[in-house]
Amino acid sequence: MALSSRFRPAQAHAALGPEFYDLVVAATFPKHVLRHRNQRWARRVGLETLSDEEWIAHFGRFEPLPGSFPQPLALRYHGHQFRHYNPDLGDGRGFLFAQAHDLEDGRLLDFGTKGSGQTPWSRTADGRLTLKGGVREVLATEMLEALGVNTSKSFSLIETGEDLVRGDEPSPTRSSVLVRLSHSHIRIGSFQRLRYLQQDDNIARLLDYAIQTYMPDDWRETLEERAVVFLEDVCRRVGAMGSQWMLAGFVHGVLNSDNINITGESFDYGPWRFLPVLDPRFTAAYFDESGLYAYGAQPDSLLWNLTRLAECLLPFAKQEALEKALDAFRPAFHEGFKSALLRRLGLVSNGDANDTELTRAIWKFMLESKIPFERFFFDWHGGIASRSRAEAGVAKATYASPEFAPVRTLLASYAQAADANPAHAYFGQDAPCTMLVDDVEAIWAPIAESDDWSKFHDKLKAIELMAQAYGAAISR
Ligand SMILES: Nc1ncnc2c1ncn2[C@@H]1O[C@H](COP(=O)(O)OP(=O)(O)OP(=O)(O)O)[C@@H](O)[C@H]1O
Repeated sequence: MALSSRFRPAQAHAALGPEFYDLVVAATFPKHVLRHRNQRWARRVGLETLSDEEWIAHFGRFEPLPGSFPQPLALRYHGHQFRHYNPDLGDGRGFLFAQAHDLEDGRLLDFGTKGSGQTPWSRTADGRLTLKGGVREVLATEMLEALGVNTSKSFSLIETGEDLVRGDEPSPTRSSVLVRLSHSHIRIGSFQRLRYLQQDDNIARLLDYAIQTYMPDDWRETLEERAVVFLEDVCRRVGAMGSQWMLAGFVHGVLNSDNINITGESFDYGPWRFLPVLDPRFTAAYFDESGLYAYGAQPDSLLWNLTRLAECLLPFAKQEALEKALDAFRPAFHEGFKSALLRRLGLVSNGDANDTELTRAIWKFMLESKIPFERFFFDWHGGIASRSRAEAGVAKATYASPEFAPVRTLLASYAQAADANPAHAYFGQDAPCTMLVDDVEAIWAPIAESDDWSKFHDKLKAIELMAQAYGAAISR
C-alpha cells in the first residue's frame, strides 16, 4: 500500500536556516527487523497504510517521506549536564527525519531518530542505540502515555543487526534504530547554544519561530513582550509535565537542559525508573550519585533548567519581568499535581481547599505506609465506590490501619467523575500494570536469551488495557 492521502507533511524546521542544523546521511545497516510499529500514532499522521516493507524503507533506511525533508537535519544544541555546561552536544546519534501534522488536532509533529548513525556531533561515539535501549524507550513512552503524561511517542523500532559495545550492558549487545514522534525538538539547550555563541539575532529568530509554530496565542507586538510571555508559557507547560511525572511515579533520571522540550513534552528515556513505593530520594540513574535528579527533586530540577532558559532571554527583556515569568512554574506544578491526582482516582474536584487536603493526606499515607505506588491508584480508582474491592485486596491490612482512616473519610466526600470506570475489567485483575525495573528485565531476558518477544507484546497489550480503563479520565 502506498502513503495515504491524509498524510500532511511539513518542512517547517528548515525555515530556521542552516545555522541551526547540519544536513546528514543515515547509517547503512546490515539488517532491518521491524520490532515495533505504532499503528495508533501511524493513524494519527496518516501513515497506517504503509506496508511493513515501506515502513522499513522510511524508518529503517530513511528514504525521505514525500513532501518532507529531502535530507535529514542533525539539530544543533548545547546544554547543562548535571549542572555542568557542555558545548559539545547536538544530535550525535539522531536527526530530524521528517515533520507532519497530527490529523486530529493539527499540531506539528517531528519524526526524530535515535541510533541512526554518526553526525558532526557524535564526538568519539558510534551514533548507535542498543536494542535494549530502544525497547526501554518504547516501554516507557507507552506506559507514560497510558498514565496521562504528555510524552513523546515511540513510533518505530527496528533492529539493525550490528554488535555494539556498551559499559552498562553485557557486550556485544544488539543494535536498533528508533523513530520518535514529538511535538518539537526545540530544547532549552537549543537556546543556550545561541546564548553561548552570543548570537542574539538567532535567539530572537528561534523565539519567534517557536511561538509561531507551537504557541501562536503567545504572539505579541514587541520582542520584549514575546520573550516574557513565551517563558511564562514554557514554565506552565513544563510545570504541568512535571506534575504528571509525579502522579505516574516516574523518575526521568537525566534532567539535563538538553532534555527539556519547550513544548513541555517529556522525552529522552534513558535510565528512567518507576517508583516501587513513594520515596522522594529514589534515584533512577546509577551515575546520579548525589541524587540530583531523584524523584522528589524533579520539580526543582525543572525550575533550575527553566532559569537557564530565562537567562537566554535576558538580551530582550528585563530581569524582573523574566523572574516573574518563572514564577508561573510553581502554581502550574501544584495545580497540575492536584488535577493529575484526581484524574488518577477518577474523581471530580471538591474545591481547592479540599483537594489540597486530600492530596496531602494521600501523600502522607503513601509515604508512611510504603504501599506499592501503582497499587494505591489501582485500588482506589473510582474513589469510595471502590472500597469493597480495595479493602478485600492484597493491601487490606494496610487499609485497615488507623493511618488510612483520614484518607478514607476524605475519599468519601468526593464524587466520581462521569468518565471514571472502576468496573472496567482492568480493575478486576489481581494486580495493576507496572513497569518497575524487574518488569523491564523480565521482558528483556527472553529477548536476549532466545529472541522471544512474547513478554514484550504481552506488556504492550496490558498497557493498552490499562489505557482503556483510565480512558478519558486521564487526558491525553
Ligand atoms: N552512541 C552515541 N553516539 C553518538 N552520540 C551519542 C551517543 N550517545 C549519546 N550521544 C550524544 O550525547 C549527548 C547526550 O546523550 P543523551 O543520551 O542525552 O541523548 P540521546 O538519547 O542520544 O538523544 P535525545 O536527547 O534526542 O533523546 C547527545 O548529544 C547525544 O546525541
